[in-house]
Parts: sequence; structure tokens; C-alpha cells
Amino acid sequence: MNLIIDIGNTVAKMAAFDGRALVEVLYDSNRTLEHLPGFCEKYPFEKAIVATVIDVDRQVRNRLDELPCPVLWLDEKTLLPVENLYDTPHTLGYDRIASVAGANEQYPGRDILVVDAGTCITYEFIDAAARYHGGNISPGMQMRFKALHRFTARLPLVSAEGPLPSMGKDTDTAIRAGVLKGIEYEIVGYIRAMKHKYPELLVFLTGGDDFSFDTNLKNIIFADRFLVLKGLNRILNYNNGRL
Ligand SMILES: Nc1ncnc2c1ncn2[C@@H]1O[C@H](COP(=O)(O)OP(=O)(O)O)[C@@H](O)[C@H]1O
Ligand SMILES: CC(C)(COP(=O)(O)O)[C@@H](O)C(=O)NCCC(=O)O
Ligand SMILES: [K+]
Repeated sequence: MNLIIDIGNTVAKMAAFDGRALVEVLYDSNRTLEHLPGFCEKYPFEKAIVATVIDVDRQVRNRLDELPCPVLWLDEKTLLPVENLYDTPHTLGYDRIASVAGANEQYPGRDILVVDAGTCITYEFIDAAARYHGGNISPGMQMRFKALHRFTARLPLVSAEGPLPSMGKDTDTAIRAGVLKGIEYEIVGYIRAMKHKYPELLVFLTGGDDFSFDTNLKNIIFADRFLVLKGLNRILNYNNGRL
């Protein structure tokens, strides 16, 4: 059994894998990882991988140091099953390359765009020869709502739940449509631009924020909430003999 830990800017995810099979996923605080000890009692983990995009607190570090199995800390030195062409591997958020490792495992030999909608919305491109070229970083949904409230005098903090016209009719819907339709058009814009360049493109949508939108591109879009976890599991198995 593999233990996979993905620590993001908003939330931590931990998962149990048996080979390539996902057994269980748990969301946890990225500040405490309080459910980690209980999770480790539930499964006979033989090895673990940790990917973090934050500087973990002392408490989290202690919990990870106490893991009952060898741990692979994913960083720029880790051997990867895909080629990393990012110019600054030492600053790369490794959740990003894990997402394309997960997508490439499911569809090897294909040009793939991964859209990961979480704290940030990231756009990753991996080509049919399994080369990760990088991609873009954009504000996530909650960040957009919070920024409109934080950096203006009068805009309220609006939630994603509520009426969603295509064009706002009042302050509440103006902000909600500005954020949600803005994200939708941004994602569709990236898909159309990339598909023009790579006609056989496949698209994966992942991350904690769900988006559904009407587009005639639905037939090339795969939703997989656990793509990063699957990619981390692939990387851990790829490094099996090196732990
Ligand atoms: N259990 C949860 N805890 C926190 N956020 C969640 C949860 N489930 C869904 N979300 C949504 O997912 C977003 C975080 O997405 P995710 O990609 O998991 O986070 P991260 O950016 O930390 O990797 C949050 O902004 C929130 O809107
Ligand atoms: C872009 C990110 C903040 C996304 O993290 P998340 O939304 O999963 O919390 C993370 O991948 C990161 O910190 N990247 C470092 C910069 C880079 O990837 O070039
Ligand atoms: K993420």
C-alpha cells in the first residue's frame, strides 16, 4: 500500500493506493495533518510520497517524520516518469508536474492540457512525447472573490452559490458572474487556443473547485478530481527501488 500526501495552499489531501488502484482519499488541514496518524493505523503503508507547495509547520513536519514507512519528498532531484522542460525546476510547484504525470499515465502518447482549479488555477501542457513544457498560473475562484472584496472600498465578499446570469443585474450577480463566467471563458479560451495548435489535444479538469460549462469541446474533456494524487502515486512507484 502507498501513502500519497499532497499539501496545497488551501487544503491537504492524503490517499491510500494499492498499486495503481485508489483505495481512499481524505481531505485534511494543511496546517496540522491531524488525520494522518489515524490514516496510518488503517492501512499497512510500505512507502509514502509527500508533495507540498507550502512551508509545512513544525507540527506537520513532526507528523511526517514519524511516518512508519520510507518517505519520498518530491523535489527537483526526484526522478520523474516524464521529461521536465520547465526552466526553473527548483521553483516549480510539484503538484503541477504530478498532475501531468497522472494524465500521461492514463493517455500516453497524447498532447494533454491539464486545468487544475484550486487555490490557483494552473494550466499545464504535456506533449505526446511525455515532455512537460510548463504552463500558466491564474487566480483561483476563492482568490478572485476575496481580491474583489479586499482591494476595493465597497465590494462585498460574494460566494459562488447563488443566481448566475451571464451578465450581472446587481452587485451580487455582477461579482459572481464576473468571477465564475470569467473563469469559464478563461478555461474555454485556453482549450480553444491549445486545440488550434494541437488538434488531437485532450483536456483534464482537476482540483477542488468544480466547473461545468457548455462547450462543444465536452468530448475531449475528462474530469478527474484525484489526478494529482494519481500522478504522485505513479512517481512514487517509479522511484520504488530508490527509497
Ligand atoms: N474539503 C475542502 N476543504 C477546502 N476546500 C475545499 C474542500 N473541498 C473543496 N474545496 C474547494 O477546493 C478549493 C481547493 O482546491 P484544491 O485544489 O483541493 O486545493 P489546493 O489549491 O490547496 O491544492 C478550495 O478553494 C475550495 O473552494
Ligand atoms: C501555482 C501553485 C501555487 C498551485 O498550488 P495550489 O493551487 O495547488 O495550492 C503551486 O504550484 C506553486 O506554488 N508553484 C510554484 C511556482 C511555479 O510552479 O512555477
Ligand atoms: K492543486
